Amino acid sequence: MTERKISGNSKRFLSSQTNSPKYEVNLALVGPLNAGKSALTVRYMTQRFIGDYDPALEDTYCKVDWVEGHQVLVRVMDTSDHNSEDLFPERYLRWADCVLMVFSITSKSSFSGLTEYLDMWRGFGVQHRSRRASHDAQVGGSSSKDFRRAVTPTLTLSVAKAPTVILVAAKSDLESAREVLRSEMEDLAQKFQIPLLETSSAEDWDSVERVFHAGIREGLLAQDKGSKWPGKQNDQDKFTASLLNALSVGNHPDAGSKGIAFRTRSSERASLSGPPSGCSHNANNHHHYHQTQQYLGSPSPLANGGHPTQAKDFLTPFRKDSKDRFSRFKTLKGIFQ
Ligand SMILES: Nc1nc2c(ncn2[C@@H]2O[C@H](COP(=O)(O)OP(=O)(O)OP(=O)(O)O)[C@@H](O)[C@H]2O)c(=O)[nH]1
Repeated sequence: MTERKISGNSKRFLSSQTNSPKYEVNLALVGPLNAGKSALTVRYMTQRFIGDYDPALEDTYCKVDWVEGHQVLVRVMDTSDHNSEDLFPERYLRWADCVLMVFSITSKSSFSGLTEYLDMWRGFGVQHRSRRASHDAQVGGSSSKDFRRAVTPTLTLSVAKAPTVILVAAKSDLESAREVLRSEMEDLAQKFQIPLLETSSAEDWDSVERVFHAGIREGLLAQDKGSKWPGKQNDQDKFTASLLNALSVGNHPDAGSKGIAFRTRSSERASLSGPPSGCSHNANNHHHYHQTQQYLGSPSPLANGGHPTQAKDFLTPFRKDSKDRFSRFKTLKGIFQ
């Protein structure tokens, strides 16, 4: 394996590694402002928590991880929808195998926004299955009716299938500031029949890993080529989050008794041995990927006298602040506000 610098930025490399993982999966983190998406992404990529992030940053990162004894190339899109004037996140619907829908347990308003979003999501699933159901979804009486009406035709035309969804309750270390009751979270997960996981990027690496491994498994199972994933051989083991084909939270074989709707199995530690093949570019999506290795090679983000470092000093993702690759896509503004 060799690394090749591809720009003046020493953090960007092209990998010419030849042994690419057999499995590949795309995960997108979406959710309200300040929910903790960037913290989760960085924690997963680096096992480090950074206290402050540039909210304008949006990019896709990748690493090779081990899940149930299998090497998986994981791409993670940390979305940022602050400045968009459009409504629908087509870019990750097209791209993601699984969406991690993140909210903060310390923000009731962020949690409330998710309900409307999930309504839309379910509308999409129905839409995908039948035009009649789509019509029903559009005329259904709810506050998101107009929104559905606006986005559904786009979905029909452009998205082949819905990614699976996992609900992620972030900042679980801030229990004293909790505004979202566990029962509310569980009710939402139950209503939409999606898995729910609680996590703390700040204090609990294992919970972060559980979230991503759940996403990886769900995403792989959701792929058309997912039949290759060994986990799919055992239906009981398949805790699918698909809105089209979901298990109820309570019936899940891994269901926990309280707080968290299910847990993943004990998982292998992330493989951090080198940059994976396929991280440097993606011909279909024109994303620039970052490698685990580059983060490990960087100074600790907390090395600055123990103070949190701006993520932008640590990560150098492709920015979405220009009218370039994302300008034609519709995003989430208005849903979470
Ligand atoms: N205590 C604690 N704080 C967290 C945790 N995760 C994130 N934060 C803090 O919450 C704030 C928002 O976190 P971000 O990761 O930037 O949230 P985001 O969803 O990416 O926000 P946007 O990019 O603005 O959409 C930051 O100040 C983080 O330090 C966590 O697990 N525990």
